[in-house]
Amino acid sequence: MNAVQPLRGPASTPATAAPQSLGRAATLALYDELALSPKPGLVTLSDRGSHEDMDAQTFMRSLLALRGYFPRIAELGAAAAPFDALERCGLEAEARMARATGGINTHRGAIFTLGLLCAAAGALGNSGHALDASGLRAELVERWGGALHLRAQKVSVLPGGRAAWRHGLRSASAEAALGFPVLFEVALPSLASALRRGLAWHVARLDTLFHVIAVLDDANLAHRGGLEGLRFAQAEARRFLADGGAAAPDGLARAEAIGRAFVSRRLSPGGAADMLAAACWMQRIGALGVHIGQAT
Ligand SMILES: CC(C)(COP(=O)(O)OP(=O)(O)OC[C@H]1O[C@@H](n2cnc3c(N)ncnc32)[C@H](O[C@H]2O[C@H](COP(=O)(O)OP(=O)(O)OP(=O)(O)O)[C@@H](O)[C@H]2O)[C@@H]1O)[C@@H](O)C(=O)NCCC(=O)NCCS
Ligand SMILES: Nc1ncnc2[nH]cnc12
Repeated sequence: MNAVQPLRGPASTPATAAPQSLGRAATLALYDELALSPKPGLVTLSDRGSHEDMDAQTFMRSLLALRGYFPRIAELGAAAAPFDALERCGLEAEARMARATGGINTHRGAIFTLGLLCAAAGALGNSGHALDASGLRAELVERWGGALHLRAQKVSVLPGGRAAWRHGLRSASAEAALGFPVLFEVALPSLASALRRGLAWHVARLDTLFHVIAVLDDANLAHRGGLEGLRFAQAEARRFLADGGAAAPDGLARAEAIGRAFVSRRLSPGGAADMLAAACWMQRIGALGVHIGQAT
């Protein structure tokens, strides 16, 4: 047993919406995602998955460069900033990431998704409401849903956005405009259920990741493998879950085998990884509704 790995998950902090704690939880949640292994096609602390241009060091550099961004965008949310201000803050963070990684896209999706969630949490906390999942989702959609809908209709020049457009999929912006349905309706219930069943933190995260891969229109999978690659990954994830998921006795071995199949096809579910990080953030800020005792 790893002495530094929490047994059943990080103890959720009492829901405090101070921008500093929301931001710190976001950085830790990105680490929760990076440190999970095995993780099909994705970069972990010890392997590059389907990526030639990045490894754990690239991710750590990016993660450290983004430390100040999450508290900043939570503050903007608390100050009821318009979408334009969030967008500028997000673009600055993308530039910081690019400087830290030499232009490699490690966290563009997370800057967007976790950034919006931090802003929504800042706003919710400032209005005196409890930080719970349904409140966060409502706050996001009410405040910035309109702007996100307009954004989702624009043609993107970025690889994920272009792949989503080409194949008629729900892009990252469209997912956000709908209030992140896969995060709130799939990832959070999966993580909460896994933790309530007492699964170890890494098993709970792995199970959640597969639940997300099974249903998300992951633009990275579509960009790298076309519609066929996306459907292949989703079918593999559904089969994994039908066979007992991560908690089955051979769960980790099957996840590794799926990882090999992803790598041989250059598939990488980057959008699903971001949803997992967002679910870990919810647990860390106490919005998941699962209160675990002090982590070991
Ligand atoms: C809105 C933006 C996020 C732009 O998005 P767009 O869709 O136009 O294009 P991409 O940036 O290419 O894709 C979006 C990224 O979001 C993640 N993602 C993918 N599918 C989904 C989904 N269905 N729902 C939610 N999120 C999704 C994903 O990010 C992760 O993967 C990236 C790594 O991928 P990788 O394949 O290694 O690298 P690439 O360089 O892309 O390609 P290759 O190397 O394969 O050639 C990594 O970023 C992960 O985090 C998608 O990449 C946004 O850019 C935007 O508008 N920004 C402006 C700031 C802003 O407005 N912010 C608002 C307030 S926060
Ligand atoms: N661990 C990871 N590996 C590759 N792409 C990612 N996008 C987000 N997290 C990732």
